[in-house]
Amino acid sequence: MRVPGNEHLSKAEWRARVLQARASVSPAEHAAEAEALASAAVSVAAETVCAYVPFDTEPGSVSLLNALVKAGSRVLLPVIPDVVGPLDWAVYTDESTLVPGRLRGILEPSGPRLGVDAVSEADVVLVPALAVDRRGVRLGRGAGHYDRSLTSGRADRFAVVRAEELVDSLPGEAHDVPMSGALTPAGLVRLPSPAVM
Ligand SMILES: Nc1nc2c(c(=O)[nH]1)N(C=O)[C@@H](CNc1ccc(C(=O)N[C@@H](CCC(=O)O)C(=O)O)cc1)CN2
Ligand SMILES: Nc1ncnc2c1ncn2[C@@H]1O[C@H](COP(=O)(O)OP(=O)(O)OP(=O)(O)O)[C@@H](O)[C@H]1O
Repeated sequence: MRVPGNEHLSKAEWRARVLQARASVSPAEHAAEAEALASAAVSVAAETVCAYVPFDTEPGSVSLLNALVKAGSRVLLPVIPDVVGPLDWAVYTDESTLVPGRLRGILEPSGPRLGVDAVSEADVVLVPALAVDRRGVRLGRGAGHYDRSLTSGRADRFAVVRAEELVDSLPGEAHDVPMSGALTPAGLVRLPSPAVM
């Protein structure tokens, strides 16, 4: 990810590169990183934490959610809305209550929907990302779900990435909500990003 010239890649090119690199991570390496992320997550445990269930090649696993619950956090997970707009939220209790959602079968809690404003109750939001740069610019999958959901709030926003996905510079846009840190298998890296207004 530090190849000279990377800084000129478009968002689409970055996405393709990261997804390709993730596809070559072995199951053993993925499992080791997921356990390391679960340990690192304890350091960000807070009263209410918004997290998500990793799918496909995303780093992490439900171990991370279980570690947060064990540490005493109230954990909220996103529920993908039927119409384009901010994410809905529901409480995570344990794996047995997760059901496949409408997008790529990403697991979601089957319990009551709390509404789009529930994210404002969070002290910490763990945000899925393909990469994040040292200024806090995050690269997502391009649906804008999180940028629409994090427009206000006092929460710390931590992008969850593999260590090599914390990069020097990503292409940013005005609507990109800055991350306050990167949660990696090596631990939490705080980033000097401005607060969301
Ligand atoms: N685990 C997880 N949960 C999440 C997200 C996420 O990125 N990861 N989201 C983050 O917003 C929201 C769901 N948004 C998503 C948006 C796109 C794709 C997706 O798989 N997109 C395809 C490309 C689709 C296309 O070609 O247009 C892909 O990336 O392969 C998945 C989830 C809420 N929950
Ligand atoms: N606050 C917002 N209000 C309305 N549209 C938005 C907002 N934020 C992003 N979008 C739109 O969402 C689309 C995807 O944005 P972007 O490429 O930044 O997604 P992303 O951050 O990579 O994806 P995601 O947040 O789903 O992981 C863009 O077309 C953008 O215009």
